[in-house]
Amino acid sequence: MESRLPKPKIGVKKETNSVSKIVSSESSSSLNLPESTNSTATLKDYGKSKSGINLRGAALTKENKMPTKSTTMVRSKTMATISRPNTGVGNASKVGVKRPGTQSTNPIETKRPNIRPIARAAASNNVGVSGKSLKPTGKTATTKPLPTKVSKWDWKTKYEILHKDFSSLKEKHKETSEKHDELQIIVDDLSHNQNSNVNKIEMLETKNNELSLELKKLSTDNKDLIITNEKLQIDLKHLELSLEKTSEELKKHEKLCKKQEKIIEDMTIHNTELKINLDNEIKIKNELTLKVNDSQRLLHQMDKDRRILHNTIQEMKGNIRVFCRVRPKIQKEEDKPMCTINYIDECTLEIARFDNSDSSSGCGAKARGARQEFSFDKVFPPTATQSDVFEELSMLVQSALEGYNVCVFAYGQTGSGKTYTMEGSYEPEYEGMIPRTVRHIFEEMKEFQLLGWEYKIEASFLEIYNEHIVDLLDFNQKTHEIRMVDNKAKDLYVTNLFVEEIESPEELHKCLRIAQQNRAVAATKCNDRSSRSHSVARIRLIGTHEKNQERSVGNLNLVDLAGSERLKDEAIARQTETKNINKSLSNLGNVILALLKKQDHVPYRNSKLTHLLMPSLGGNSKTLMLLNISPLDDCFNETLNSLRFASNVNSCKTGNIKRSKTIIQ
Ligand SMILES: Nc1ncnc2c1ncn2[C@@H]1O[C@H](COP(=O)(O)OP(=O)(O)OP(=O)(O)O)[C@@H](O)[C@H]1O
Repeated sequence: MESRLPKPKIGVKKETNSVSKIVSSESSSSLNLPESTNSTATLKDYGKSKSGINLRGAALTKENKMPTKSTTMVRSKTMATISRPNTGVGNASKVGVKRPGTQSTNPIETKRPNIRPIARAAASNNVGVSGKSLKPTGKTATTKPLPTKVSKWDWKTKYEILHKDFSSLKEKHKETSEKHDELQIIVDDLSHNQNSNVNKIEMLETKNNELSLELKKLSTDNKDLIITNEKLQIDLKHLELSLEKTSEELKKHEKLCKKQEKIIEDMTIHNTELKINLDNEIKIKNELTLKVNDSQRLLHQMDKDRRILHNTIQEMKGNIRVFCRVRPKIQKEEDKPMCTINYIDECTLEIARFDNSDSSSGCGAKARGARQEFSFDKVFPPTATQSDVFEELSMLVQSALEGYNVCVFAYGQTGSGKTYTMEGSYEPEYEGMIPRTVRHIFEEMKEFQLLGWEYKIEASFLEIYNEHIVDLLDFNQKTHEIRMVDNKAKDLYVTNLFVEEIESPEELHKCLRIAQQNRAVAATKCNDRSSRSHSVARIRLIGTHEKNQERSVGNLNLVDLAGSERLKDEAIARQTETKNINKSLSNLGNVILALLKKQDHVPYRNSKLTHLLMPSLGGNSKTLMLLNISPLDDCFNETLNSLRFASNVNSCKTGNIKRSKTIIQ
């Protein structure tokens, strides 16, 4: 049967060096302490053991403390009464605990505690704490046995018994003290060992913790390394694949390289041959360069000669030249009679009025009155095309590129074909002199570039309307005056005029179209869209020859004069306009007459037109007058006037003209 008493615990207080007491007899018997306590494992085993010493933070509790006197408890054989020792030392009186269902028959037994002498109990145990057998006390053996029954009044026997008990207890106490001392020594040793072990344990625990942390870290590192390793494995696979590919490509490239090496070898051989050829060609080139230089010198000389010849021819032809162009009948004039014009040769025409008097007799039309003959530098019949006219004019454009001043003006009665000749229409076939001149300039420039000339082109467009200069490229109204470039030069310029720098024929055509749109036009009796102003297209050609350090400036004036008109034919609203037009045209006639008569004073400044054309008419300019005449019989008188006027101009000779050429400083 298991004891219902609480199981004893043995503990060692960590703080105190002295272990108080060892309590249980059971435990004392099993207190088989090891000789050495250095091993942690051994200590742990002790901690685990029920009957062992709890070394970790152990402390002997109060109930576990060994009593200072003998506290051995002995169970009654009868199990009827449990006797417990009283806390008092040497107190023999014991308190009986009655168990239900048990009754004592002996009155003495009820008074006497059922306690066996401790000496006997101790002797029966007879085992020390250290496992050594305890020596039996000799006194107990020699003592005379006491009577078991004592009468009430036998105080002496009672005393002897008590004395004996006391002596026994005393002896027991002494033994116990000895045991206690022995145990104390062992406990001290244990305590000492425990402290050192505790320190070691702490150290080991710290180290263990550190190692655990390190282990954790290492395990984390290990995981990372595993992941990295996996990635590296994947990368390795990729790299292996790419290595395979690269190896394949390398093989291909190696093959290619071999091929190319062969090609290079061939090419090196070819190169050597080429070098030899090149050397030969360099020699030839040098020889050719020398020849080219000679040729260029010759060409330059020839160019000079050509210019001189060209100029001589121009001079021989006259610096004021006149072309006469007879326009064809247009659709709306089909029913109208025409003058009789005979083209005697390419420079002469004969004109007479149309005589219709005998037509009824069936003899056909014939010239009425005297036939008049006029000779010019060139006569263009109605069949002549724009291209035919420009062919004759193109030489003058070349002169402008060479640095001469050139003036081309279309003169004639209103509706005679001046604007058609100068501007024409947009179709290339019907393009007039101005657009053709522009194209020709750019074509000629290329030729001149081969000779080393570079050109800058400036263009301005103006009209003289009612004796006022109007800028056809600028919408802002400004005052424009005609001024001399300087006292020496006979060239003129117009103030506040918008000058456009031209880079291509398209740009020049664009300017021309703007000017055409801005020009003052009105319907006259002879023309639905009559130009009521004198329009002037001024193109300035500035050429530079770097090598020869030469610079040339040529001015090209392309003038479309307003048509002369009889005042009586005009509407009143247009009379001032017509007066101004006629005035300026008659002034033009006066200037030409003065030049013919070689008068000292030439009235250039009487009108804006003659003032502006002054350098072209009497100065340093090659002038071409394009006389336009209408074939209509109605216009006969005006045509005759124009022919006479043009004829006068044709006989007008200006002095030797000079090319504007300067040496660049
Ligand atoms: N050579 C030609 N071939 C065909 N048609 C022509 C020719 N010359 C002129 N014409 C036509 O005659 C008409 C009048 O010509 P244009 O307007 O050029 O005369 P103009 O002298 O400029 O007149 P204005 O002085 O009044 O301006 C136009 O319809 C034009 O197309």
